[in-house]
Amino acid sequence: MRLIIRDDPATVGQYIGDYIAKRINDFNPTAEKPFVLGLPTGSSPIPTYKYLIDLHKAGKLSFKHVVTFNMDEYVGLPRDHPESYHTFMFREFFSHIDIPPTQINLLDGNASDLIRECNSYEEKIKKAGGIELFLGGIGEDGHIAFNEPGSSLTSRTRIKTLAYDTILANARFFNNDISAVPRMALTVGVATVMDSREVAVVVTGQRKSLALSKAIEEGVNHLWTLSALQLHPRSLIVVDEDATAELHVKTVKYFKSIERVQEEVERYHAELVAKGDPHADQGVGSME
Ligand SMILES: N[C@@H]1[C@@H](O)[C@H](O)[C@@H](COP(=O)(O)O)O[C@@H]1O
Repeated sequence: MRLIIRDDPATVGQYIGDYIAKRINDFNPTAEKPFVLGLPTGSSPIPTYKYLIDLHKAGKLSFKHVVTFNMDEYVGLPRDHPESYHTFMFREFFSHIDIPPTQINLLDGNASDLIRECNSYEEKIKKAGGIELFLGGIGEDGHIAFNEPGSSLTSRTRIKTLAYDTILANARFFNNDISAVPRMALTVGVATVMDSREVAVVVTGQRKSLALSKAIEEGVNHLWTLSALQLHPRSLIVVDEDATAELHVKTVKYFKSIERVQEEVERYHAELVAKGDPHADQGVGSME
């Protein structure tokens, strides 16, 4: 697992935006071999979306051959409701980039058969070749997507009852009217996220600091579903300084130091490549 610490939400968005752009551009997607990207909602990924939109507008990134799968959606909220995740995604991201609408996948929280909707979402992901990179956020209770505490770490896309804490936290999007917040959602499971070839998670703000410490400093535990990432071979968590409030000083120093050493290794490797040194072929280490 890599933990990257940046000063504030804007620089976190910039880091993840550059990272996603590089992954997509290196993948060199085509119509036959699209890049499959998993996406979240919430306020935390907004700076990343803004930055990706800027890269797109600057001609540095195209989504023409990107297929997306969103993590979750409320049950029963009309699709055109301002707080539906469908509306959110078009407002904050999709309407500003060149992704063909047919390549966008979102769970339908108003489907007549919700279980079928969930099962066919899993199928669609499989048919698309699996998710290359799943971007996620977390709730204050450490949930990834809507995998609330106690969710099975082997869970798949399903209907999920929301934790009361999440309903309270999300009331801010519904004029603080707790009764207006849907009680259920459709969500990809922990195992759906774990199946993706890479997972990147954005965690910003002091509100998330306890969840972050539980997920990375303690063991894998269904009460903090983000902790499942400890078992993923390629995971990246990008946080701001505020989100580190509950971490041990030693943890923060460790992850900052390994990033510095990695940069040194990469600089050295780039010099070898520039000199045509045969040892350059051995590649560089990784921070996982
Ligand atoms: N289901 C979503 C999560 O996927 C998201 O990570 C979380 C965090 O939201 P925010 O970033 O606004 O704190 O909100 C909701 O609960």
